[in-house]
Amino acid sequence: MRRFKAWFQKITLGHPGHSAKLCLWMFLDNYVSAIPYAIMVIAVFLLFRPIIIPGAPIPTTGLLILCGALAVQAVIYYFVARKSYMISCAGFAEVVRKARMAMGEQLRRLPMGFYNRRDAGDLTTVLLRDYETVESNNDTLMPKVAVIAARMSMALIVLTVFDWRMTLATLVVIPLSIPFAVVAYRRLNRKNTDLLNAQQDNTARILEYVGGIQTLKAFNQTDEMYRSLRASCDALRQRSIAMEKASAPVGMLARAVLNAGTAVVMGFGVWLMLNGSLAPLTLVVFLLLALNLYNPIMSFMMMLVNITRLNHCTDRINEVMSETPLPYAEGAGKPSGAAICFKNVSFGYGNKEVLHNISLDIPQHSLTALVGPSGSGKSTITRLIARFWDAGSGSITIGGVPVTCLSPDDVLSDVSMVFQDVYLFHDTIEANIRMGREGATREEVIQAAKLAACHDFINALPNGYDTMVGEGGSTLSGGEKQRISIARALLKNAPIVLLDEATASLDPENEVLIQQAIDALVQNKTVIVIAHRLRSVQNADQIIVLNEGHVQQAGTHSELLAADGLYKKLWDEQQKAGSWRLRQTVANI
Ligand SMILES: Nc1ncnc2c1ncn2[C@@H]1O[C@H](COP(=O)(O)OP(=O)(O)OP(=O)(O)O)[C@@H](O)[C@H]1O
Repeated sequence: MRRFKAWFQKITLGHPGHSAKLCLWMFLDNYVSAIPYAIMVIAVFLLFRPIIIPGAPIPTTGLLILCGALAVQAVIYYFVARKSYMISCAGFAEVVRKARMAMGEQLRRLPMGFYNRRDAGDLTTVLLRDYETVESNNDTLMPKVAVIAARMSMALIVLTVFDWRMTLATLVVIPLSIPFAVVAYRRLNRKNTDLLNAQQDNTARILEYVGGIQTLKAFNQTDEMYRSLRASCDALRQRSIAMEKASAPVGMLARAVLNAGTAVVMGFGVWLMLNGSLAPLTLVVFLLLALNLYNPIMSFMMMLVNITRLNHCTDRINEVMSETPLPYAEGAGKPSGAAICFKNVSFGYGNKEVLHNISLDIPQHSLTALVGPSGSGKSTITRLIARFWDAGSGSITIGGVPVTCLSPDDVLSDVSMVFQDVYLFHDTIEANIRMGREGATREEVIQAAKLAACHDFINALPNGYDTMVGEGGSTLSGGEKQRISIARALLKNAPIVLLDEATASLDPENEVLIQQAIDALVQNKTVIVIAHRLRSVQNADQIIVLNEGHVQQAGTHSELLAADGLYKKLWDEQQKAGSWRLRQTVANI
């Protein structure tokens, strides 16, 4: 019973109340609605008695009582059916809506390591298909099970009233069919897992195909990608067929065993009748009603596939919900200021260590530039500051407090970020900028947009600040998106600013404007900027030069140039690249 309770709790996403109530009322509804059939059977029995037993009186009183029972049933049925209908209308949708929101919150709190393990197709499948399956099965499968239980128990009661020996004979085949049902269930479970995995892969391929269509077109690779999408669709079709094929024969055997029950009923009944201990009319009743007992069981067997699916989908949902967000030890107090300190920090994505024993001192209100070759660990350092990940060893403090003692939300409230890849949500421009600070007034949004040099291009759009941005910001240019993300950061006004390639996709004219906006953004802030163009960070308070996850050099621009190390090498290369000409490069190819 405890296991059933735990299972029920699981398949109802921790809200068993709604489904239990629905099942109970559906059970009552079907029970009450089946009463007229039972009354009819008894009435037929009473009416046939005088025909079969000559001289027996017509049971008028009994028939009148049955008429009264039918009238009472009609009244009760109205109230019960109304109530069960109301409950079924409420549906499981509200539970699923709340569960999806909880999943959204959980995904927001999970460390980025989780996203390294689970891809977008996988999570999309959880959010769409798995919740959808749970909702539809709680709305339809559960009530169906209740209906089956009601019909069976009603048939059992009526049959027992007529003859308990014949009832036992009717039931005898049910345990014989169970082993076949168990085998069918196991097979279904296996094949269903394969099918659901194929569906997940198919979703991932579709997302990949649609998301990468521009790149595919640019490289004329649509055929190649289409082939992988088609292979995934083919695999999905094969798994669907395999699932149907795997379970059907065993399920059919179980049904055949149940159908054989009518033969048992007939044989045993005839034997009792010949022995004179069973009235022919009772045998007729059993022959007519035995199938009413078997049909619900057969329907239940047909539902096994939905049960395995429900199980699988709730397991997948629970797997994500039971992932632990980054822990934090409370009680270390609030950061005093916005100085950042790394002490002997090492970190790896999975087993691959990419930062080795890093120590950094980033004073409050200073500008620190991270430079170094591609893959040297610049972005990783900013991700550790924002606590997207936790360091493997060593400590990182903000304002003297270890980040592991701050909740990820607290860390993020102190940090503004301008990413390399700006993501805008499918909402208005104003709402996208307001993401920097919920509750900011329109004037504040406009002020931030002006500082980030967005105001003019936003005003030129058909609906100004109310213009909808396509998903991912697809209707705006790279430079426009980047300026909007700077406006967001300006609005947030956090004491720490992380700039990652902030000016990478801007034309020279905009770069000047943006540089002014960034100057406004970083005033009195602790700023860490990743820049590939060393020219833009010449005036930084300190420049950290990273190489293969090590701090190779640190100092001001002039100190590093004088030191004649990696920084000087990078600087000289960039100076040379300044005189780079496209024509020259093309000629060299
Ligand atoms: N999510 C990730 N999972 C696994 N490895 C990663 C991940 N992100 C980065 N890496 C690896 O970590 C190393 C450092 O990457 P990082 O992005 O910090 O370098 P970077 O200096 O910012 O590079 P770039 O200048 O090209 O942006 C690289 O070897 C990279 O392949």
